[in-house]
This record gives sequence, C-alpha cells and structure tokens, in this order.
Amino acid sequence: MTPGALQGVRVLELGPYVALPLTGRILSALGAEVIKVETNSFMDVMNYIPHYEAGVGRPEYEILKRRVSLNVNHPEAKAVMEKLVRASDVFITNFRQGVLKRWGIDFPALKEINPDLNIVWQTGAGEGKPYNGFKFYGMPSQHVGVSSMTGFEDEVLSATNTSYSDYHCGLYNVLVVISSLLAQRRTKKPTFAETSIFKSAACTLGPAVLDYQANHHIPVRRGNRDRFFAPHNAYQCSGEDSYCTIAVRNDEEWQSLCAAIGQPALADDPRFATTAARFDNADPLDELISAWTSQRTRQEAMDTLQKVGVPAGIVAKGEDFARDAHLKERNLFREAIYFRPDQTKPGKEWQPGSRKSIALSVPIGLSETPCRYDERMSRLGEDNDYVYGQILGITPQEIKRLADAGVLS
Ligand SMILES: CC(C)(COP(=O)(O)OP(=O)(O)OC[C@H]1O[C@@H](n2cnc3c(N)ncnc32)[C@H](O)[C@@H]1OP(=O)(O)O)[C@@H](O)C(=O)NCCC(=O)NCCSC(=O)C(=O)O
Repeated sequence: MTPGALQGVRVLELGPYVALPLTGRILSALGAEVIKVETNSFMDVMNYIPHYEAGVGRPEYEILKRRVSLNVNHPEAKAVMEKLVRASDVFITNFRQGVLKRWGIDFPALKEINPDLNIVWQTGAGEGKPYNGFKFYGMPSQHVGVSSMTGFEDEVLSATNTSYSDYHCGLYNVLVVISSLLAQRRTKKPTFAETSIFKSAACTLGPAVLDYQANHHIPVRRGNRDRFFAPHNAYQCSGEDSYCTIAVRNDEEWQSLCAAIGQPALADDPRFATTAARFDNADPLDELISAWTSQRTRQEAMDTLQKVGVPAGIVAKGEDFARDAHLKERNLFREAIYFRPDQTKPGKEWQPGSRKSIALSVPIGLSETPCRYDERMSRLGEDNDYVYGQILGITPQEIKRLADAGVLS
C-alpha cells in the first residue's frame, strides 16, 4: 500500500464526541497512526449511539484508529499514559484543564514527559474571560454563528441539526497538527495550540461580520432566499417530497436559466433584470420557476440546468443520499462490516458481524499519497496488545496484570 501523507506520525487522542474524534479520523486517513484512549466506563458516546453495537467503533470515526482501553483514573494508569505520551508526536484532547491535571497530564506535565510533543487542546471557548472553562456542545456554541441567521423568519431559532462548529473545529485541529509538524521540522520546537468550537462557529459568519461593521446590517432570517443570489430557493418537483435547489448569482446565469426553461423573454422582463430586482420580486420569480420544476423530476430539473451552467442540486435525504451515484462513484461511501468477538472461542477471534454499515471516507483525493481506507470496525481494547506490547514494549505478562487490575479497562 502506498504510504499516506502522514506516514510515520503518531497521534495520541484523548477526548469524546464529534470534533476531536473527527480530527483523529482525518489524520488516520492521511496515514498517521492514531491511538485513541478510552475507558469502558466512559466510552466515547459516539461509539455507542443506539444504532451501533456497544463498544464497536462508529464507522466514520474509529475505523482506522488503534483503540486502546485505559482507565486514566486508576492510580497505575499514569505510568502507562506517560509511555503513550513519550511514544507520540502529537497529543490531541478536548478535556478541560482541571480534568487533565487530575490525571497528571496537564500541559506542563506533558512537556516534561515529552519535550517534543505537539499539543492540540480543543476547548469550548478557549482561555480568557468571560468564557474560560465553559463547556460547549455544538448547539450552544453555534448561537454566535450561522444558526442565528438561517431558517425562516417566524422560527424562534433555526437549529441547524448538525453541529457544524464541531466539523469546522475538527478541520482546524487537523490544520494545526499539520502546521505544527511542518514548523517543527524547521524550528525543532513543538507547538502548543488552543482551538475552540465557539470561535470556530463565529468564523462561519463570513461576510455578515463585515456587513454589520460597515453597514450596520443585522442579518435577518430569509428562509432560502439570499440578497446576493436570485433565484435562490428549493423548488417543488414532480413526485412527493421532491425538491431541486437553484442558486443564480448573476445575470448571465439568469439568462441561461430563462433559455433552459423555455422562457427566453423573461430575461428582458424589467422585474427580473438584475439580482436586486429579482430579489425584490422573489415571489413571482419563484412562482415562475416552480411552474417549470413541478413538471419535472428533481433529477431532470438539476440536469437541465447544470447543462447550461446554472447551479442546481437535488434535495437528497436518507436513501437518496446513501445511494447518490456520484458520491458512490467517488468512493465516499464504502460498505464496512462490523466485527464482533466469537463468543464460542477463547481469546480474540473476530468474526464478521451480520450487519453492514455505510462508512464515510475522507472527501479528498491525494495523487501521491492516497488516503487510507479500512473495512474493519475496531472495537475498544482491540489494539491493546499491539499498542501496549509492540509500541510501548510492555510484556504480555504485564499487560495481563494491568488488565486484571482494571488499569486497561
Ligand atoms: C467535551 C466536554 C463537553 C466534556 O465535558 P464533561 O462531560 O464535563 O467531561 P469531563 O471533561 O469532566 O470528563 C468526563 C468524565 O469522564 C472521565 N473519563 C473520560 N475518559 C476517561 C478515561 N479514559 N479513563 C477514565 N475516566 C475517563 C473523566 O474523568 C470524567 O469523570 P468524572 O469527573 O468522574 O465525571 C468538555 O470537556 C468541553 O467542553 N470540552 C471542550 C469543547 C468540546 O470539545 N465540546 C464537545 C464538542 S463535540 C459536540 O459538541 C457534539 O458532539 O455535539
């Protein structure tokens, strides 16, 4: 197999939920060896959401990681943790400082254990008053971001139903890791970096920040409409619950749309002559477009418009999404098989489980160092022998003793 871009880099991951495990997932797809530390009594919640068998890695997150069990609250765990830290190039965590201190791995301690260790500390809001030490999940962190300006006017708050601040922060974490490793080659110094899901959410506001500063415009909720695009909406197509989205940025795209829907004269209609005019006349504009889309399937509508360079996409969900021909063709979805221990045999005889799952791979293509993909589902503790034995050099007897003593649990 061609070595990945981050081949030779070892990352120690300690932390739950979306953003931090996403970081490890991307790094492992890029070729890093990512060791994820969890304990049976606090397994990353994302690994046991109801759909999945308890303890089995959630496909899109843990599929490539080395999952070890270590109860860091155990008095004997510190020595094992120190070995892990010494063997790693990068440490990523989202536990709060007090928790890390309790475990003897706050940042000064880590520096002492491994002076070359790069550290990414993913926080809620970061250091500094007034939010220092705040606990955040996606939604509360997003009140500063896009969710305040998405949705329809009469909605109290548009919960985006996806914690985008986590996905953004996970990507920032990856950038930090790669930059730190590159910088270290030059400076010989490791980096300590603080990232934050709150700040990541704030950075999704984009031009709205400038618009407020320059013009004192406070963004309002406009449903699917947008001042800088018109038409800009989801249009009903033939068939139940079937929509096509269309976004037109300029007059050229508008003229192409008019021709494609068989109404070239609309391009000269003064109500629709400019983006501003089309935005002001969005109701009749949307009616005209709906009249055309409602006679077609969403696929036909999308294909017809895309053929003439008008950005259009189908609204996909559930099966539509999982079976999207393009995503499938580009290998974004792979079928992954659950593995589970064969209870009839002693030791670790792993058998393919009965259920299959769709696993998301990383949506990037690298020509020289392709991303890794593995169809194996890892299970908590599955890599204990490899990591503790082969990487850390702990003897099998000692691994067994630590396991029996509840340290590796
Ligand atoms: C992630 C957090 C919300 C988690 O907060 P808390 O639930 O309060 O967790 P704590 O940090 O206190 O730790 C939880 C408990 O688990 C224990 N714990 C955890 N792992 C271990 C291991 N390996 N061994 C032993 N014990 C463990 C830990 O000691 C605590 O025990 P006790 O003390 O005994 O209880 C917070 O740390 C945080 O805000 N982090 C920064 C922002 C962030 O990453 N947010 C989530 C993004 S994802 C997201 O938003 C989303 O999914 O949605």
